[in-house]
Amino acid sequence: MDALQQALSSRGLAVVHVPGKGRGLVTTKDFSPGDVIFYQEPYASTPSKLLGGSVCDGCFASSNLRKCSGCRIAWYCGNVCQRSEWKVHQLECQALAGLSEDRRKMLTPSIRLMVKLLLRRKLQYEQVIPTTPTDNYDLVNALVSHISDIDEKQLVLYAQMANLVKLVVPYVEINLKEVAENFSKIACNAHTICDSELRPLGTGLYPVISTINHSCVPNSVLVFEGRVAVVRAMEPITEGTEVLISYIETAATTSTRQKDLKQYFFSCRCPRCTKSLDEDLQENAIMEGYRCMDKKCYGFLLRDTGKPLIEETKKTANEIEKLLSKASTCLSSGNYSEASVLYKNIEQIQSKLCHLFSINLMRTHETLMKIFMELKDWRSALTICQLTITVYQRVYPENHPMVGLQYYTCGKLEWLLELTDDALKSFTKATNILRITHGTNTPFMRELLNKLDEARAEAAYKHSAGRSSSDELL
Ligand SMILES: C[S@@+](CC[C@H](N)C(=O)[O-])C[C@H]1O[C@@H](n2cnc3c(N)ncnc32)[C@H](O)[C@@H]1O
Repeated sequence: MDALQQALSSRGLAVVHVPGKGRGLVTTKDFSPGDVIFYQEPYASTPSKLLGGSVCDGCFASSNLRKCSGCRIAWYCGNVCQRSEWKVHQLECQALAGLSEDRRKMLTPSIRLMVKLLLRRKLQYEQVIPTTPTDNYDLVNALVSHISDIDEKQLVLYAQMANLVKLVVPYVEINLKEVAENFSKIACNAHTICDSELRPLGTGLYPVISTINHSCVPNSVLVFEGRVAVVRAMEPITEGTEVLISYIETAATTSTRQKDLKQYFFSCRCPRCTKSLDEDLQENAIMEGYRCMDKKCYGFLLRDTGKPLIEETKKTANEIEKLLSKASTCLSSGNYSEASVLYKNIEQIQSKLCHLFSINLMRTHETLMKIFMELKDWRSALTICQLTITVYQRVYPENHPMVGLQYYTCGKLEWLLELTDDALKSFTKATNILRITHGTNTPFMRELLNKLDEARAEAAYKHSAGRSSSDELL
């Protein structure tokens, strides 16, 4: 741990004990918005789709993938990644290739993650793979497991999973109890690896980043560049402050957030979770409340005041539930035309029932926007995108990546519709947020910056062309 503290101190960080939270990461220098606080390769990682070959095992890129001819489970984007993964994969490959069809079917991403973790530990112990102060199994050992908080059913499941791991790699020395506990560690420490647009790709265990605690009003954000986890400051962070990220979707009421945090075995005491009852009711009303049925009134109906909802509201809510299940079946089967009709219907009914800032209505709008984009109906997609931005600005903090990404989508739609000035404004707003959360040096950000330059040049050209034609008129 001394070696870790030394490595962290050169980055202006320290792991400390935080009362009520266990360990936490604190700053020993100031950080500005957009500064990288820490970045780390995973100790072990796995794509979430095992058989489809969705991403490269090495860098999580999704193009030019080729299947490993030995195990036919791992995929690589080229020789560089295949070689960099080879020491661990060589052992994994032999194990996977020898599995019967039935056992292969039981191979889940969690099992594969554990197999890779144990193989890496073995190779580090044998000094085939080097260790560093921020990359060694002692850091995995130090992670919280909450094993004593887990119910019997979950414990049995972890024990069964540990047995399966033993069957996959029988030649690795395995303590079944330790492996079961490791599954519990993964549950409360591993992170979902996402692409730049926050779409999930897989899971990774990042033992140093796992010292960062949660807040529903975080000062930092975790994003991924390939499979490298990068924590950036979202706001000015002064020396001696705890670095905090959010483990969950924060566009939710306090009770929903607390439910989502249950898997981590703590009750959040952040400023949002400890608001006064009045303030909390107000937030709930905005996010989940129904609108007043009097069309002239812009007030809310609270869902959780205990008063029975009036009959009409209940009936409408039931109607929405039924339509939603039909619509999502349509959507998952790729029938976008029919899904668009159903979701438009849902949107109309929800608009009568829910307040403009309701999360449920926002989710319907998000789905509808994606459907319109699939149908290449750019105009309708733009209208919906603009609606969601208004809500995002209320439910997310100022520099949240979701807000930046939505501005980016808005800009792309405006550009397609040749609304150059609007596109320029949207790309500028997207850049102002995403350069803080995503940095500027990734292919994703370079593409956005290129689009911004293009929109700027086109807008300048259009304005100068407009000016010269009006000069000619004079
Ligand atoms: C990823 S770990 C974070 C580091 C952890 N505190 C440690 O000691 O290693 C997640 C665990 O930290 C604790 N934790 C995280 N955020 C917390 C918070 N806001 N309040 C209390 N405990 C928290 C919970 O025990 C949770 O399961």
